Amino acid sequence: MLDSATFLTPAQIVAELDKYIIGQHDAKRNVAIALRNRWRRLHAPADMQREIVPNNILMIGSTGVGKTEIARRLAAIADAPFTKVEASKFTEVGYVGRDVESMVRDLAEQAVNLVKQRRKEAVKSQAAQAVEDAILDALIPPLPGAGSAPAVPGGVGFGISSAAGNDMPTSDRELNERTRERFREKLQRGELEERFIDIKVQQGGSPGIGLMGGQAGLDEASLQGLQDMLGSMMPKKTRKRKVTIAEARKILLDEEAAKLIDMDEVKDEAIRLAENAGIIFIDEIDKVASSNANKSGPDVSREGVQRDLLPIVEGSAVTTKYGVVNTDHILFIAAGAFHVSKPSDLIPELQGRFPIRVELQSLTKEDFYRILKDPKNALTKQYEALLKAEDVELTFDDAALEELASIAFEVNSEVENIGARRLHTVMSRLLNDILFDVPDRIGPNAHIQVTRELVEQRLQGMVRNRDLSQYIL
Ligand SMILES: Nc1ncnc2c1ncn2[C@@H]1O[C@H](COP(=O)(O)OP(=O)(O)OP(=O)(O)O)[C@@H](O)[C@H]1O
Repeated sequence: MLDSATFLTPAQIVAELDKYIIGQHDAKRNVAIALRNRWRRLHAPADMQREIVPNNILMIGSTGVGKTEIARRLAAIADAPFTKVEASKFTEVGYVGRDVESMVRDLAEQAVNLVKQRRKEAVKSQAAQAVEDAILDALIPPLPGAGSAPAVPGGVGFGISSAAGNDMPTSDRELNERTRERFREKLQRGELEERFIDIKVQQGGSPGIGLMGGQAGLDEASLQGLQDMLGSMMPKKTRKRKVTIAEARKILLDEEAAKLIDMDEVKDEAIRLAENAGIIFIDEIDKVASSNANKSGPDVSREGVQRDLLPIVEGSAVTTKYGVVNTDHILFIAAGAFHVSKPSDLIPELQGRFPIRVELQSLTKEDFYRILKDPKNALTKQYEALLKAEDVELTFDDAALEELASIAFEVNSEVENIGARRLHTVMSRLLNDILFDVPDRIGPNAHIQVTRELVEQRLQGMVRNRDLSQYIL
C-alpha cells in the first residue's frame, strides 16, 4: 500500500468510489484528496513528514446516505486498516475515559489481520508444500528417523508393484520412501481428495486462562498482553479430527502459513500500517455535541467525550497489545446528521481538528433508482446472483425499478427517513415469497421477470396502509 507504482490519483480514487456509491461527489472528492495526501506526505522530506497533519474530515448528512460506505470503500481501495466507532457509545453509563482508546486498539487489530493475511498469501506456495508433506505423513507415516521424504525428481512410475526385478526395494526404508513418492504423485494429481485421514488441529483460544481487569490495576491493553503471553507459554492443545484430504488441505494451509510468518515482523509492520494508513470512522459525532449553552447533566458527559477524543485525534501514543500506536497521522473521518446540534456546537479544539467539512445530499428518487441498478454490489445484482445459484433467472424491468425507487422514497418521507437502507427492506418484502418458493415451487431454468405490475401488486397495499408500512417496509 501507499506504493508509488500502484497508488491512485484523486480522480482515479473517485472513479473507484463511483463503482459503489451514487452521487455524493463532494464527499468523494474530499476523501480522495485526503487519501492522496497520505501518499504525498510519505514522499515528502522526512522532517516535513512529521509536520504534515492529516486532513481529517467531518461528513454531515442524514442516515443512510453513504457516509460509512464512502469511508469503508476508501479504506478498501487503499488496502488500509479501518475501524468504525459510534461516539455516542462513550456517553453510556459505565463508560470510562480510557475506553476511547479502544478505537485505536481495534485499528491495530485490523492492521495485524491485514498484514497477516498479506504475508500468508506470500508464503502460500511454500505452505502448500508443507501441507502436502503433512498429508503424506498421515497417509504413509515416514519410518522413524526418516523425516518427511523429499520429493524424488523423476520418480514417476517408480512404483513398488513394478514388475522389473532390479527396481525392487532393498530395504524397508527404501520401500517406505517409494510408497510415499507414489502417493505424493497421486496427491498432486488430485486423486485422493475424497479419502479420509486423521489430522491434528489446534484448538482455538488460550487454554483455560481468564484474567479479570481491575484486579491489579491493569488496563485493557496490559491485560490482553498478559493473557497472550501466558497463552503462548502454555502448550497448545491439539485435537484429532477425521477429515477428507480436500478439507485437510484447507485446515492445514492456514496453520502451515501461520508457522511460516514471523509474528514480530507482522506486529511491527502492522503498527506502521495503522499509523500511516489507518482510517478511523467516528459516527454520530453530533450526538456528543452540546446543543445549547446549558452545561449541566448530559451535556457535561458529552463534552467529556469530546475532551477524551481530542488527544487521540490531535496525536498521542496509545498502548495496544501489539505495541504503541502513534495516532498523529491516522486519518479520522467523523460523521453525523447534525439535525439538532451544529458542527459549531463541538468544542473549538475538536472543530479545529476536522477542518474539512463535507455535506452529503439527501438521496432523491432518481438516486434510489440508480442505487438499485448501477453499483457493482447493487441489490438487484445481489438477488440475481442468489437465484442464479438455483439456476433461476431473475430480471428487473426499468419500470419496476422506478416503481421500487418511488415506493422507497414515499415510505421514507411518510414514515421515517432511513435513506438507502429503505431499499433493502422494500426489496426483501418484494422478493420474499419468490425466495421461499425456489426451488420447490419455482424450478430450475425458470425466468422471473419483475415488472411494474408485480411491484405494485406486492407493495402498493402496504404503502397505502401506514400502520403496515411502519412495521413491514
Ligand atoms: N449514495 C449511495 N450509493 C449507493 N449506496 C448507498 C448510498 N447511500 C447509502 N447506500 C447504501 O445504504 C446503506 C447504508 O449506508 P451507510 O452505511 O453509508 O449510511 P450512513 O450515511 O453512514 O448512515 P449512518 O450515519 O446511519 O451510519 C449501505 O448499504 C449503502 O450501501
